[in-house]
Amino acid sequence: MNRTELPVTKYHGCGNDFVIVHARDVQNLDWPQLAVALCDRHTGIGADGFIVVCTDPLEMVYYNQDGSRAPMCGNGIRCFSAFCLDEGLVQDQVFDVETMAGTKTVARLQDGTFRVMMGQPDFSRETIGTPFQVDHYLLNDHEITSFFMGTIHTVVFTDNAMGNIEIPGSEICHASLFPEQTNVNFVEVVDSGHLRVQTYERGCGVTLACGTGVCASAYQAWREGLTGPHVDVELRRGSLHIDIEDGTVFMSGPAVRIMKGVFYL
Ligand SMILES: N[C@@H](CCC[C@H](N)C(=O)O)C(=O)O
Repeated sequence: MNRTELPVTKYHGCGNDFVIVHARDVQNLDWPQLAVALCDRHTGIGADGFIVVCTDPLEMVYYNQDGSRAPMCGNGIRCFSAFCLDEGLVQDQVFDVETMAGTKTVARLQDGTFRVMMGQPDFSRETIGTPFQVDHYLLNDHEITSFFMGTIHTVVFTDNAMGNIEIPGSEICHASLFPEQTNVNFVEVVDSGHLRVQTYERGCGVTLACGTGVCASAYQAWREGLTGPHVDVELRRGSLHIDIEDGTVFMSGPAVRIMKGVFYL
Protein backbone atom coordinates (compact mmCIF):
# COMPACT_ATOMS: atom_id res chain seq x y z
CA MET A 1 0.00 0.00 0.00
CA ASN A 2 1.38 3.43 -0.95
CA ARG A 3 0.92 5.92 1.84
CA THR A 4 1.39 9.67 1.50
CA GLU A 5 4.32 11.15 3.43
CA LEU A 6 3.44 14.36 5.27
CA PRO A 7 6.48 16.46 6.36
CA VAL A 8 6.10 17.30 10.07
CA THR A 9 8.15 19.01 12.76
CA LYS A 10 7.61 18.87 16.49
CA TYR A 11 8.48 21.60 19.01
CA HIS A 12 7.81 22.20 22.68
CA GLY A 13 7.62 25.26 24.91
CA CYS A 14 8.10 24.36 28.60
CA GLY A 15 6.75 20.87 27.85
CA ASN A 16 3.63 22.05 25.97
CA ASP A 17 4.18 20.16 22.69
CA PHE A 18 3.04 20.78 19.13
CA VAL A 19 3.17 19.18 15.71
CA ILE A 20 3.77 21.87 13.09
CA VAL A 21 3.17 21.67 9.33
CA HIS A 22 3.27 24.00 6.33
CA ALA A 23 -0.23 24.87 5.05
CA ARG A 24 0.95 24.03 1.50
CA ASP A 25 1.46 20.38 2.58
CA VAL A 26 -2.05 19.93 4.02
CA GLN A 27 -4.13 21.94 1.56
CA ASN A 28 -6.61 19.19 0.69
CA LEU A 29 -6.82 17.58 4.12
CA ASP A 30 -9.34 17.97 6.94
CA TRP A 31 -7.33 19.95 9.53
CA PRO A 32 -9.39 19.09 12.68
CA GLN A 33 -9.22 15.40 11.74
CA LEU A 34 -5.50 15.66 11.09
CA ALA A 35 -5.03 17.31 14.51
CA VAL A 36 -6.64 14.31 16.22
CA ALA A 37 -4.55 11.81 14.21
CA LEU A 38 -1.19 13.57 14.68
CA CYS A 39 -1.70 14.45 18.36
CA ASP A 40 -2.69 10.91 19.42
CA ARG A 41 0.07 9.77 21.81
CA HIS A 42 -0.28 6.09 20.82
CA THR A 43 -1.12 5.99 17.10
CA GLY A 44 0.15 9.43 16.08
CA ILE A 45 3.20 11.55 16.93
CA GLY A 46 1.70 12.77 20.17
CA ALA A 47 1.18 16.42 21.06
CA ASP A 48 -1.03 18.84 22.98
CA GLY A 49 -1.77 20.79 19.83
CA PHE A 50 -1.45 21.02 16.05
CA ILE A 51 -0.25 24.14 14.24
CA VAL A 52 -0.67 24.95 10.55
CA VAL A 53 1.70 27.63 9.26
CA CYS A 54 0.09 29.86 6.63
CA THR A 55 2.16 32.45 4.79
CA ASP A 56 1.21 35.69 3.06
CA PRO A 57 0.23 36.89 5.55
CA LEU A 58 2.08 34.88 8.17
CA GLU A 59 -0.65 33.22 10.24
CA MET A 60 -0.82 30.60 13.01
CA VAL A 61 -3.83 28.30 12.76
CA TYR A 62 -4.15 26.36 16.02
CA TYR A 63 -6.02 23.17 16.92
CA ASN A 64 -6.21 21.40 20.26
CA GLN A 65 -5.47 17.67 20.60
CA ASP A 66 -9.21 16.90 20.26
CA GLY A 67 -9.48 18.78 16.94
CA SER A 68 -11.18 21.89 18.35
CA ARG A 69 -9.92 25.25 17.08
CA ALA A 70 -8.50 27.77 19.54
CA PRO A 71 -7.93 31.47 18.82
CA MET A 72 -4.43 31.61 20.33
CA CYS A 73 -1.73 29.56 22.01
CA GLY A 74 1.06 31.25 23.97
CA ASN A 75 3.58 28.41 23.92
CA GLY A 76 2.46 27.60 20.40
CA ILE A 77 3.23 31.05 19.01
CA ARG A 78 6.84 30.85 20.29
CA CYS A 79 7.18 27.41 18.65
CA PHE A 80 5.50 28.73 15.48
CA SER A 81 8.04 31.59 15.45
CA ALA A 82 11.02 29.25 15.93
CA PHE A 83 9.67 27.10 13.06
CA CYS A 84 9.37 30.15 10.78
CA LEU A 85 12.98 31.15 11.50
CA ASP A 86 14.30 27.57 11.24
CA GLU A 87 12.51 27.08 7.91
CA GLY A 88 13.63 30.47 6.54
CA LEU A 89 10.05 31.79 6.28
CA VAL A 90 11.10 34.97 8.10
CA GLN A 91 14.46 36.71 8.19
CA ASP A 92 13.80 39.54 10.65
CA GLN A 93 14.23 39.10 14.38
CA VAL A 94 10.96 40.98 15.00
CA PHE A 95 7.84 40.10 13.02
CA ASP A 96 4.04 40.01 13.16
CA VAL A 97 1.94 36.86 13.34
CA GLU A 98 -1.79 36.82 12.55
CA THR A 99 -3.99 34.76 14.87
CA MET A 100 -7.74 34.47 15.48
CA ALA A 101 -7.07 36.67 18.53
CA GLY A 102 -5.45 39.44 16.49
CA THR A 103 -1.95 40.35 15.36
CA LYS A 104 0.87 39.43 17.77
CA THR A 105 4.34 40.93 17.49
CA VAL A 106 7.13 38.45 18.21
CA ALA A 107 10.79 39.24 18.91
CA ARG A 108 13.59 36.69 18.99
CA LEU A 109 15.91 37.70 21.84
CA GLN A 110 19.74 37.45 21.90
CA ASP A 111 19.62 34.23 23.97
CA GLY A 112 17.37 32.52 21.41
CA THR A 113 14.17 32.79 23.48
CA PHE A 114 11.09 34.68 22.26
CA ARG A 115 9.19 37.69 23.63
CA VAL A 116 5.60 38.02 22.46
CA MET A 117 3.22 40.95 22.76
CA MET A 118 0.14 39.06 23.97
CA GLY A 119 -2.27 42.02 24.12
CA GLN A 120 -4.69 43.11 26.82
CA PRO A 121 -7.27 41.03 28.66
CA ASP A 122 -10.98 41.44 27.93
CA PHE A 123 -13.31 41.00 30.93
CA SER A 124 -16.62 41.44 29.05
CA ARG A 125 -19.09 38.59 29.46
CA GLU A 126 -19.95 38.69 25.73
CA THR A 127 -16.40 37.76 24.74
CA ILE A 128 -16.28 34.65 26.93
CA GLY A 129 -19.94 33.79 26.32
CA THR A 130 -21.06 33.69 29.97
CA PRO A 131 -24.46 35.04 31.15
CA PHE A 132 -22.73 37.51 33.51
CA GLN A 133 -19.23 38.84 34.21
CA VAL A 134 -17.33 36.17 36.15
CA ASP A 135 -15.28 38.13 38.67
CA HIS A 136 -14.65 36.49 42.06
CA TYR A 137 -17.58 34.13 41.48
CA LEU A 138 -18.01 31.04 43.66
CA LEU A 139 -18.21 27.83 41.58
CA ASN A 140 -17.86 24.36 43.15
CA ASP A 141 -16.23 25.92 46.25
CA HIS A 142 -13.63 27.70 44.08
CA GLU A 143 -13.47 31.47 43.76
CA ILE A 144 -13.01 32.02 40.03
CA THR A 145 -12.34 34.96 37.73
CA SER A 146 -12.71 34.45 33.99
CA PHE A 147 -11.69 36.59 31.05
CA PHE A 148 -10.28 36.50 27.55
CA MET A 149 -6.48 36.56 27.30
CA GLY A 150 -5.97 35.36 23.72
CA THR A 151 -8.47 32.65 24.58
CA ILE A 152 -10.94 31.96 27.42
CA HIS A 153 -9.25 31.63 30.81
CA THR A 154 -10.32 31.12 34.40
CA VAL A 155 -7.98 31.87 37.29
CA VAL A 156 -8.26 30.10 40.66
CA PHE A 157 -5.84 31.02 43.46
CA THR A 158 -4.69 28.09 45.58
CA ASP A 159 -2.10 27.20 48.24
CA ASN A 160 -0.74 24.36 46.11
CA ALA A 161 -0.78 24.84 42.34
CA MET A 162 1.22 21.69 41.67
CA GLY A 163 -1.29 19.26 43.22
CA ASN A 164 -3.70 17.06 41.27
CA ILE A 165 -5.91 19.46 39.31
CA GLU A 166 -7.51 16.93 36.93
CA ILE A 167 -10.92 16.75 38.64
CA PRO A 168 -11.44 20.40 39.69
CA GLY A 169 -9.99 21.56 36.37
CA SER A 170 -12.29 19.37 34.33
CA GLU A 171 -15.35 20.35 36.41
CA ILE A 172 -14.75 24.08 35.93
CA CYS A 173 -13.79 23.68 32.25
CA HIS A 174 -17.04 21.87 31.48
CA ALA A 175 -19.37 23.83 33.83
CA SER A 176 -22.59 24.99 32.14
CA LEU A 177 -21.57 28.59 33.00
CA PHE A 178 -19.12 28.35 30.08
CA PRO A 179 -20.92 27.47 26.83
CA GLU A 180 -17.56 27.46 24.99
CA GLN A 181 -15.71 25.85 27.93
CA THR A 182 -12.73 27.50 29.62
CA ASN A 183 -9.05 26.82 30.28
CA VAL A 184 -8.52 26.68 34.06
CA ASN A 185 -5.37 27.95 35.79
CA PHE A 186 -4.50 27.02 39.37
CA VAL A 187 -2.24 29.77 40.65
CA GLU A 188 -0.04 29.89 43.75
CA VAL A 189 1.56 33.19 44.76
CA VAL A 190 5.07 32.45 46.03
CA ASP A 191 6.08 36.11 46.44
CA SER A 192 5.48 39.43 44.67
CA GLY A 193 7.66 38.40 41.72
CA HIS A 194 7.02 34.69 41.54
CA LEU A 195 4.02 32.47 40.76
CA ARG A 196 3.48 28.76 40.32
CA VAL A 197 0.85 27.73 37.77
CA GLN A 198 -0.70 24.52 36.53
CA THR A 199 -3.40 24.54 33.84
CA TYR A 200 -6.27 22.30 32.78
CA GLU A 201 -6.65 23.07 29.07
CA ARG A 202 -9.85 23.03 27.09
CA GLY A 203 -9.57 20.45 24.31
CA CYS A 204 -6.61 18.72 25.91
CA GLY A 205 -6.72 18.28 29.71
CA VAL A 206 -3.82 18.94 32.10
CA THR A 207 -0.70 20.14 30.24
CA LEU A 208 2.84 20.84 31.46
CA ALA A 209 2.46 24.54 30.59
CA CYS A 210 0.00 26.98 29.04
CA GLY A 211 1.36 30.31 27.79
CA THR A 212 -1.90 32.24 27.55
CA GLY A 213 -2.80 30.74 30.95
CA VAL A 214 0.40 32.09 32.45
CA CYS A 215 -0.42 35.53 30.99
CA ALA A 216 -3.94 35.40 32.47
CA SER A 217 -2.60 34.24 35.85
CA ALA A 218 0.07 36.96 36.02
CA TYR A 219 -2.45 39.62 34.97
CA GLN A 220 -5.00 38.59 37.59
CA ALA A 221 -2.36 38.35 40.35
CA TRP A 222 -1.18 41.88 39.43
CA ARG A 223 -4.80 43.15 39.18
CA GLU A 224 -5.44 41.88 42.70
CA GLY A 225 -2.25 43.52 44.05
CA LEU A 226 -0.67 40.16 44.90
CA THR A 227 2.35 40.67 42.63
CA GLY A 228 4.12 43.41 40.73
CA PRO A 229 4.07 43.85 36.94
CA HIS A 230 7.13 41.65 36.36
CA VAL A 231 6.89 37.99 37.40
CA ASP A 232 8.62 34.70 36.85
CA VAL A 233 6.13 31.88 36.54
CA GLU A 234 7.22 28.40 37.52
CA LEU A 235 5.63 25.53 35.61
CA ARG A 236 5.98 21.77 35.85
CA ARG A 237 8.75 21.84 33.19
CA GLY A 238 10.41 25.23 33.06
CA SER A 239 9.34 28.82 33.53
CA LEU A 240 8.05 31.85 31.65
CA HIS A 241 8.57 35.53 32.36
CA ILE A 242 5.71 38.03 32.19
CA ASP A 243 5.88 41.82 31.98
CA ILE A 244 2.77 44.00 32.20
CA GLU A 245 3.39 47.37 30.57
CA ASP A 246 0.55 49.94 30.39
CA GLY A 247 -1.97 47.09 30.72
CA THR A 248 -0.43 45.08 27.86
CA VAL A 249 0.98 41.63 28.63
CA PHE A 250 4.36 40.48 27.27
CA MET A 251 5.43 36.82 27.58
CA SER A 252 9.04 35.61 27.26
CA GLY A 253 10.18 32.03 27.07
CA PRO A 254 11.79 29.21 25.10
CA ALA A 255 10.81 27.18 22.03
CA VAL A 256 12.67 23.95 21.30
CA ARG A 257 12.69 21.84 18.13
CA ILE A 258 12.37 18.13 19.01
CA MET A 259 12.15 16.28 15.68
CA LYS A 260 11.60 16.61 11.96
CA GLY A 261 10.38 13.80 9.74
CA VAL A 262 7.42 12.39 7.88
CA PHE A 263 4.06 11.11 9.08
CA TYR A 264 2.41 8.37 7.02
CA LEU A 265 -1.13 9.35 6.13
N1 LIG B 1 -1.47 25.68 25.28
C1 LIG B 1 -1.93 26.93 24.91
C2 LIG B 1 -3.40 27.19 24.81
C3 LIG B 1 -4.07 26.30 23.74
C4 LIG B 1 -5.53 26.60 23.48
C5 LIG B 1 -6.46 26.25 24.59
N2 LIG B 1 -6.43 24.88 24.98
C6 LIG B 1 -7.89 26.67 24.20
O1 LIG B 1 -8.67 25.84 23.70
O2 LIG B 1 -8.22 27.83 24.39
C7 LIG B 1 -1.10 28.08 25.39
O3 LIG B 1 0.12 27.88 25.58
O4 LIG B 1 -1.59 29.20 25.48
